[in-house]
Amino acid sequence: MKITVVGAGNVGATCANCIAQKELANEVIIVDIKDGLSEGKALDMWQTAPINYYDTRVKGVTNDYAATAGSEVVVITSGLPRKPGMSRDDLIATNAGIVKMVTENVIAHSPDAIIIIVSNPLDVMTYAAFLTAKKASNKVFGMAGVLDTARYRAFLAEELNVSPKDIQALLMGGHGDTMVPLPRYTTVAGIPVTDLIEEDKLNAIIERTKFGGGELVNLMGTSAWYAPGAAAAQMVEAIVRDQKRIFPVCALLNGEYGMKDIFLGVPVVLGKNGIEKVIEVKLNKEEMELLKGSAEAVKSVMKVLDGMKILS
Ligand SMILES: NC(=O)C1=CN([C@@H]2O[C@H](COP(=O)(O)OP(=O)(O)OC[C@H]3O[C@@H](n4cnc5c(N)ncnc54)[C@H](O)[C@@H]3O)[C@@H](O)[C@H]2O)C=CC1
Ligand SMILES: O=C([O-])CC(=O)C(=O)O
Repeated sequence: MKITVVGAGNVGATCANCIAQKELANEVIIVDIKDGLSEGKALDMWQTAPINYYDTRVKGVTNDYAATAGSEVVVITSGLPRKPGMSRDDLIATNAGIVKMVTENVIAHSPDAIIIIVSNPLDVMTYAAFLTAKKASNKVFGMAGVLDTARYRAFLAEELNVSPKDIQALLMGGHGDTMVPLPRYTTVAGIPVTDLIEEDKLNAIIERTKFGGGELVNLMGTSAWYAPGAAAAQMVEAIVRDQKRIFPVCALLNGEYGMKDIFLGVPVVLGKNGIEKVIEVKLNKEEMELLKGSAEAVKSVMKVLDGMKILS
């Protein structure tokens, strides 16, 4: 079992480290374009194996996709992160070309790989990778919902002073400020969250979640990596261990939720075949309106991508 992570930056290195520590593969290959960066980070990581007690061999390469050949899962994190004052959508001009080129290289050497996109703007970069890879949509999808729900769950755990392990939640829509946390599908050890928290406090947590990425960008001058890297690794785990986990994943819709030809965050079953099922939960009118609004925001960025004409 070989897993590749493209991008040896903050998110890619964190993701590779989580994959190695969980021993999800015999070998993890990290690829970057910066000479020496992936080799250095992989070597440093590998030197934690005797301390953290794992066998997964971590190797770094510079632009050498032959070394990634036969990967079963590939996580693509390459691309610019945003800086304070930017939106994720502002990254499209640089990241679309990077994601396209990287996907072509990945597919050339690992035609059967399941591809998880992390680069932003997430929903549209996943669409770009899907069009480039020309693979079935159960094998090309994006990571955002696992991260966004983790933020929502962490904020709730803090407010309620309970274990984050006991917070179950669903969040749908695009990976932007229009994302849709769903209180009606949020429970604390089976108890509806609305029984445990005042409405204004819950609304404040929902707002904080929607802007959770931006909060970290403002604090650090670049975007987050610990939770994003761990979230992508959790998706890899569900696939390689065939766990059939239900996660919100950026998936191609084919009529579900009344939408087509758009990648959007929806709950799916994740197992060895990638997305094994898109789950259609019942949404009330207000929730459906919010989801449609989020889809409209994603569509406007898809139009920018189409206008760039880099995929034809
Ligand atoms: N989907 C999500 O929830 C999240 C997405 N992100 C996104 O992930 C991406 C990476 O973020 P960071 O790791 O913080 O950035 P970073 O700047 O630390 O790392 C990006 C790496 O990509 C490499 N790279 C650029 N072009 C490449 C190419 N053609 N081939 C291989 N490597 C290439 C760079 O050399 C750099 O090392 C950004 O676009 C960011 O917005 C970040 C956090 C969460
Ligand atoms: O906020 C960003 O630019 C990075 C990201 O997607 C996140 O942390 O949610």
